[in-house]
Amino acid sequence: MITSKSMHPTGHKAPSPSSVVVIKVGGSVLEKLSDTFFQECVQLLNVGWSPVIVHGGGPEINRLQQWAGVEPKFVDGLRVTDDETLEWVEMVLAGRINKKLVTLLEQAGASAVGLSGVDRGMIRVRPADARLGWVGEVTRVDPEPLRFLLSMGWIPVVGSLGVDEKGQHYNVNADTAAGAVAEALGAEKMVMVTDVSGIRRNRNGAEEWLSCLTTKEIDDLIRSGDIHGGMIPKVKAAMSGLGGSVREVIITSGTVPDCLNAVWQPDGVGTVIVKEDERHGTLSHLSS
Ligand SMILES: Nc1ncnc2c1ncn2[C@@H]1O[C@H](COP(=O)(O)OP(=O)(O)O)[C@@H](O)[C@H]1O
Ligand SMILES: CC(=O)N[C@@H](CCC(=O)OP(=O)(O)O)C(=O)O
Repeated sequence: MITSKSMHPTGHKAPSPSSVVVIKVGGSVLEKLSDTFFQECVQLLNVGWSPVIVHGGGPEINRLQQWAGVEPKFVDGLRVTDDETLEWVEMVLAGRINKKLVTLLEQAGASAVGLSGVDRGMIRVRPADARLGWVGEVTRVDPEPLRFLLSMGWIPVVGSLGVDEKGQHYNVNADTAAGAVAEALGAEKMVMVTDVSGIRRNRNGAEEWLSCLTTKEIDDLIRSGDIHGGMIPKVKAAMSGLGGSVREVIITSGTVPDCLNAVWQPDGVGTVIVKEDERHGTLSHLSS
């Protein structure tokens, strides 16, 4: 349920107006977001957070490539991006999906501005790996364009493209871009909105959803193979954020109403990842 500022239910410390929360919206969930998702973004603004949306669009890029008769190729989860693929990537990340999210936020009552990492040279990159073509590794994020938009009370919507010193555009993994944006803005929280309700592990053949993890526990879950595929760039971005200003990273499903309440309510839905020294005890879980 959406609640107003005056109904702030938890007695939880309201954030200062400058508390930034970076919300990464995965391509996996874009078509399935709950009806209240964009109102929840506006609600965050109303209770004193500065939300910044960073989005992906992997499945949509796959669709375009397949429509053009090209089978998408990945190395370590990153899309091999030749000249033609970069065109599809830009169409999706700086075009269709970016503008769709802006419109949905506007319809929910926000002032939203879409941009990509190319705009004002915001996300600087270098080539990530010769095998990947035009895939960028982030070297620097200029937070000024985002700070300006936030100072106006507008919600920035960032497509995960990057640019190098020569003006060449690159495809950047959206989880990585979100982590880099969070770091540059000194964000307090990150939310990775995806198509699963957090991180799960297999325990004696049974699936267990984990409600709170530390960075050390994440390492163990990667080593055991419980965390794999698309979850790996998410937890890596989480860990790099937690190495800086970020206090908490929430991994949650965008299909569930009120998923963003986890930002300001202690018992929200999803997995919360915190620094090693922020929680004692063993793995906790929602159900087993
Ligand atoms: N331990 C895990 N817990 C939950 N999901 C996991 C885990 N390991 C891998 N995954 C996978 O990660 C996927 C989310 O990553 P991805 O498909 O890249 O989503 P997005 O487009 O939101 O970035 C889930 O749908 C799930 O299949
Ligand atoms: C280099 C690389 O792999 N870039 C990603 C960018 C989009 C993305 O990350 O989208 P999701 O959030 O839906 O995964 C890609 O081309 O799919």
